[in-house]
Amino acid sequence: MERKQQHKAAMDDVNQKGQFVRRESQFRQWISREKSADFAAEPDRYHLYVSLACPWAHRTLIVRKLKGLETVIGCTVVHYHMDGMGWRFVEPGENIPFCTPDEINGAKRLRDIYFQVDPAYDGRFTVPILWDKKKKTIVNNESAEIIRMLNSEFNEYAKNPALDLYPSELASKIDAINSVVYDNVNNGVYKAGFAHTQEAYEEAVTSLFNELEHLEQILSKSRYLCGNQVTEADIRLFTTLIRFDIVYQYHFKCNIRPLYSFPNLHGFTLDMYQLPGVKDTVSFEHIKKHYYTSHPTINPFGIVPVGPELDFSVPHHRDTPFA
Ligand SMILES: N[C@@H](CCC(=O)N[C@@H](CS)C(=O)NCC(=O)O)C(=O)O
Repeated sequence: MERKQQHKAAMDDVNQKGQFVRRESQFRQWISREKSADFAAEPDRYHLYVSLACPWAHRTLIVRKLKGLETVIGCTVVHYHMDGMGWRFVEPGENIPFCTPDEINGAKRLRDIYFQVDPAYDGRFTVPILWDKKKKTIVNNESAEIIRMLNSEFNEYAKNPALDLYPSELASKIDAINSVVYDNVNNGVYKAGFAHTQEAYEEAVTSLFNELEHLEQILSKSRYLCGNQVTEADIRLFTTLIRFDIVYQYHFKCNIRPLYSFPNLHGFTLDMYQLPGVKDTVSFEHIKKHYYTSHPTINPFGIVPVGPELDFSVPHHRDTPFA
């Protein structure tokens, strides 16, 4: 039965200073490679619910792709438009690229899946969701944790088990960079875009661009954030950067400088986009249509800009200087 009360979206979570404060994800269980674990890693047992627009869900799609887990973990993509009731699935016959009806739970909306697991659920109805088809429950809805599980617990079934995106010798370095990138960049663009006061906006946009300057320096010395190998820190930065000039610069007013004016950050974005398989996880159509049509308080007429024309397949030139 569909609940009719109006959906409160994450963008409504602001404090008294008008600052956007993101809520903690509520489902935090872990899949383990141990056969006896409650949530044991098995092929065709787990399923991802994602939006191709969402930078957090995008992390999970990239790790699934790079590890070669597409046939091991299924995936359903929601409609790009988040309306007053949140995310929804397409109807049978509704033709939106990459989207399918929910064949796992037969839900019409993402919120139905949350209520199916917990009728008293009072959190946000967010993507990504990592679903267990065996226990019929949500394992985890926090992308930072989902990508750790996909990286390490499914190696028995992965096509690329040797790829380690969180190697132990780099763990503390990755954690440190993730923390500043999360606060100032990943969540920073939302803090700028969802601010309700001038002060809150300016504070967020200033921290964002200060951090971009810092990352630009790091990427002038190494190909990736933690050296010359790709780690989860790069994936977490990339999903914000690939949306930057297309959406955040306009829609969230992150416009002190365009991202393409930072040579190393821009080159890094091209480099990541061109890693085998990554561009298949990027849908500019979903990204643009989602943001520009889903926040009527920011863009009341839902007009989607035609530009900018940016080509992410041009040579990145980042392999030679750091070889
Ligand atoms: N901390 C979560 C955040 C996920 C999140 O905020 N997803 C957004 C889409 S970009 C969402 O589904 N929002 C639904 C809403 O605002 O109601 C994660 O990283 O997985």
